[in-house]
Amino acid sequence: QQQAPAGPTTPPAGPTAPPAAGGAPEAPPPPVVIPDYQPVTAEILTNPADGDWPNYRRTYDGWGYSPLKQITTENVADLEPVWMISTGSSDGHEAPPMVINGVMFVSQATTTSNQVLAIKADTGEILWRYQRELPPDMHTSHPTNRGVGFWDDKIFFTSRDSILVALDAKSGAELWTVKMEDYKMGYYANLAPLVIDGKVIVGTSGGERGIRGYVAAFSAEDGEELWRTYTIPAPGEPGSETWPDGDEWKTGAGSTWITGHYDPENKLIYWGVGNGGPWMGDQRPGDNLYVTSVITLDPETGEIKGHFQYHPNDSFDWDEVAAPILIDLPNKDGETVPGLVHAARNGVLWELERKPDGQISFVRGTPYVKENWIKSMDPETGRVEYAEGRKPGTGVLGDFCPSFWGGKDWPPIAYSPDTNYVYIPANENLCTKMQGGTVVEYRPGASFTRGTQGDRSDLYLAEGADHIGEVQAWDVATGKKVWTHEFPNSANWGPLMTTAGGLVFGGGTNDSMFRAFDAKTGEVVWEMKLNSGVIGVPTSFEVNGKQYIAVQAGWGIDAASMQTRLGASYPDKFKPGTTIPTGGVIWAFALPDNM
Ligand SMILES: O=C(O)c1cc(C(=O)O)c2c(n1)C(=O)C(=O)c1cc(C(=O)O)[nH]c1-2
Ligand SMILES: [Ca+2]
Repeated sequence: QQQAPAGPTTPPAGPTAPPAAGGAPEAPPPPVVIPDYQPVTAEILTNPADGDWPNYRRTYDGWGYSPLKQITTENVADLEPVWMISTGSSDGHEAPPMVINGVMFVSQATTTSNQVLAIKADTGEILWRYQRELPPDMHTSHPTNRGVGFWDDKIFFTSRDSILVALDAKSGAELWTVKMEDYKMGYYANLAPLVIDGKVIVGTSGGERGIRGYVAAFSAEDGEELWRTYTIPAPGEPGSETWPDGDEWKTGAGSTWITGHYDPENKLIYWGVGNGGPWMGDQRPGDNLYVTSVITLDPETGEIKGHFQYHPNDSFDWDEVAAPILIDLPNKDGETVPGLVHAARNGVLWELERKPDGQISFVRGTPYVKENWIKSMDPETGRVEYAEGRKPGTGVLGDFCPSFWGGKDWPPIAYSPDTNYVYIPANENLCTKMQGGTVVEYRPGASFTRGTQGDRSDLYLAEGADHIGEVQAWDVATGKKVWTHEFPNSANWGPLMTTAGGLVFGGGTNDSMFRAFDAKTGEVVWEMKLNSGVIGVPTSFEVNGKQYIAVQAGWGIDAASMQTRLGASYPDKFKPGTTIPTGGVIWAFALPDNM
């Protein structure tokens, strides 16, 4: 029923007001400014055009790979900015600039609001801006947004107050909203939805607030809830035997705050699950499925078809929310099989085999950063036994590496089919001394982590360490690391992207640099200092035959917290957190026209 006006090119003045409540006259709908928007189909999401970026990692398999190759190792030195837009937000910018048919959609959040921008991807002209205020009593944990999802002529994003929002792609008009969960109970949301065949599939944050994690699917059409699968089984459900005590499962956490990946051939979703709640594992005996696991889900029903737990009875805040990427890899006998690869927060690079029925089996686990917590790993099952003195507990000190922020936190790894390498943004040499305080009492919506009095969580550098941040490349054929680029004075919180031009792009360091690496050798072949540290997911797209690289710069969230702690503890090596500029800018780069 939307009518395309005669072709307005200017955005509506000011932010779009949410629909008026309480009998006030309704604001007129925003004008259609993208009349020729290309509706997004299952085909587009499954086999995106080379120049589009319609899923969180571009393709369902999670590779973060662009097949564009105008920008190469040979010419990338000439890469230059073509446009920049200030987002108006000063919190962490983590979302990929996603592109459909020449239009970019990119999201941000602050402690008080969220927004989505539609932008003409080649010029940087803002076509529409949607803003949604948050309730004033909303807590401020992790104020970020990680991107949008697409279906037909709609855009979907998760508002931090646990509301799923559908927008008209052509105008930014709000079409429907649905309450995913109650933010007052500690649930919040910031992930990009996974869209499969008209279903908008989301997860939740809240692992530090005593939630019970879930993955849920809503109809793209009207927001109707189609299924909801909890990551913590209720008594009697499969896996409930790993929660032998009373009511602990009700507040066991297992959040799901990063978008899952999808195998369209076997119709199976792979979703990562976060830490246990409260943090100290001895307050919830048992392995605690499906905390710190990957689960396989049926997109039709949400049924759990398989799982692999990376470490039992988590006691480290090692969310394993990053979904494993789907690639072929050699099994134990050297035969090539469909696999899953996950660079875990627990410091292990996991290689798993995925079966057509959803079952997941262990192939191998190789530490990719210094670790001291593994006493043994079962060669058949991959089950890990904890080394003495490493696992923290209630009144029990655990001294462990990698740190509670992990060998890698949420920033996604990337894969290039051209090199057959997996690229990891790693934090080497960091460790934690952690002790739980008193038993934590559950209060709805409140922090539910270590307890107070006698609790402790120190971040420290391993003895003899000369750096933290790294970009690593691992050869899938051999299971060996082939190159490492080290950052002597910074951690690395930079999501990675690979391209067919033989490049790996990423930022993540405290010097606000955005870099391109030679995918084969690890040599830095281009770098540029942006306005702020880059923790955004980079993307690449094409308009009128020209390849662009895009990324949001905007330092914040846990990258900033880690930097602040390192700067305070090691002032000779790491600068004070306050010296790193903040404020969000979307950047687009391309080669000069005369190239
Ligand atoms: O357990 C959770 O629900 C949860 C949520 C989030 C989040 O929503 O961003 C983070 C974490 N945990 C977390 O442990 C963590 O280290 C972290 C880092 C970041 C970030 O955006 O930099 N978010 C989160
Ligand atoms: Ca967590």
